[in-house]
Order: sequence, then C-alpha cells, then structure tokens
Amino acid sequence: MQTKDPIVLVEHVNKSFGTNHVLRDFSMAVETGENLVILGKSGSGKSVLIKCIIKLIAADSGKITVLGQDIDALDEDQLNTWRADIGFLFQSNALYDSMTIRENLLFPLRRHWTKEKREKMADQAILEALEDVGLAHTLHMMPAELSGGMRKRVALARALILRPKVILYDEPTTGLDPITGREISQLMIDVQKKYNATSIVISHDLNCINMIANRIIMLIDGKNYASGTFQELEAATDPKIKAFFE
Ligand SMILES: Nc1ncnc2c1ncn2[C@@H]1O[C@H](COP(=O)(O)OP(=O)(O)OP(=O)(O)O)[C@@H](O)[C@H]1O
Repeated sequence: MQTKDPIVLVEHVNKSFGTNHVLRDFSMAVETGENLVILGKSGSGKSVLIKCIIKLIAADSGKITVLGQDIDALDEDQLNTWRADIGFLFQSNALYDSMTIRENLLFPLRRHWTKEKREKMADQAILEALEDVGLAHTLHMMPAELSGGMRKRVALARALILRPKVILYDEPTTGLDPITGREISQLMIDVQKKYNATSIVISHDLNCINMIANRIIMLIDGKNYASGTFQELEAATDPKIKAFFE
C-alpha cells in the first residue's frame, strides 16, 4: 500500500470519542497529483479522518505525515505556516456573511501574508482566484446575494487563494442540483490540473466521484476496507462495497 513518495501518509490511526471507536487502525497513502475520494456511509468517520489530517482534531494513536511533515511534531507557529499549503473546503462553505466576497478572500491572506505582501499582491490574487471559478464580477457582492452554487465557487476560490499543495473537500456537491454539482466537479478537476494540487475528497455523489476520482478508498468499519478506481469498485462482488454503487 505504501507508495514511493506520498504527499499524505496516514499510518495505523485510531480515533475514538468515548466508546465510539471511529477510526480503527486506518492507513492510506496519497500520491502527489492524485484526486482521491473517500467513500463511506454516514457517520463512518470521513470528516473525522480529514480533520485529523489537517490537525483540527488529534488522533489517539498512529502517525500522519503531510508534505513530509510528521504533524504531531509541529508547534503552533509551524502549524500555521504548514496550514497555508493545505486548502480546506468545508461542507457549509463557511463564508462570512457580513463580509463582501473580496473581504472573504482577503481573510486567508491576512493570516498568512505580511501587510507589505498584501498591499502589493492581494488585489491581483483575489481577482485571479475569482476568475478561476468564473466569478470575478462578484468581488463587491455579499454572500447572501449569491446562489448556493456560486457560494460554493467562492469558497473554492478562497480555499485556493494561497495555492495549496493539498486540498481537502468535505462533500463539495452536497445540496447542489446535478448540473451545478457537475460544474463544481469540473472546476475541481480544472484547478487540480492548473495548480498540480493533490485533492482528497469526501463525497457520496456518484456522478461527482466518477468524474473526479483517480482512486477511491472505502472507509468501512473504521478501516481502509478497499481501494480502487470507480470501475474496479463498481464491479466488486463484496456486498459491503456493492451497496455504495447500487
Ligand atoms: N467532536 C466529536 N465529538 C464526539 N463525536 C464525534 C465528534 N466528531 C465526530 N464524532 C462522531 O464520529 C463519528 C464519525 O463522524 P464523521 O462526521 O466523521 O462521519 P462522516 O463519515 O463524515 O459522516 P457524514 O457522511 O454523515 O458527514 C460519528 O459517530 C460522530 O458522531
């Protein structure tokens, strides 16, 4: 299972909440440039896994290495610098409703860029990020003025503005109609190609998964139960895998 030079390596990770043992000796390796989808039923621990990868929550045991860095060894300052290389698209989009789209995109730059760099480069970076998602005209609008699909695009632009090397998507097409879902999936493919990023995607949306996944990992019973391409897993005879593709 180990690849030559994985950009994300999860080894024997366990995570429990009280008696709820969510991740059980979970391991996976993600290679640079992959679009990896994590598939598993509701409550199986997909969000917990990606929160462990970005160190929003701590695993109980095991080791996680991201961009060559053992994440347990990072202090607060190092964690902040390291997080600039990791984009995260929340299911809720998490846009600030009281801020314009420009201010929403400025937010990560405030955290990670110096004032000097922001003064010189922020406007250009914000415009380019919005152009990447086809929404340059929304610069001075408020989130409430945008449709759900547009808000998702803005959230994607914000996740990409620092040019992360790894992007984590938590159910990026949930709540969108199938056409908008396909548009978002295509955008994810386009940005992955443009910036040679690595994507880890949680999704239940078979259309989205079929479009974007180079590989799928099935998270079942807290473990990396199976992995393969969409076609390989769709053809599986194991009932636990089959259930997802019916
Ligand atoms: N902070 C927390 N405290 C206690 N339990 C938690 C916490 N976060 C997650 N859990 C539990 O961990 C389990 C896995 O949750 P998780 O959100 O990872 O599921 P999921 O696979 O992402 O589900 P869904 O597809 O519905 O989003 C659930 O039983 C959930 O209740």
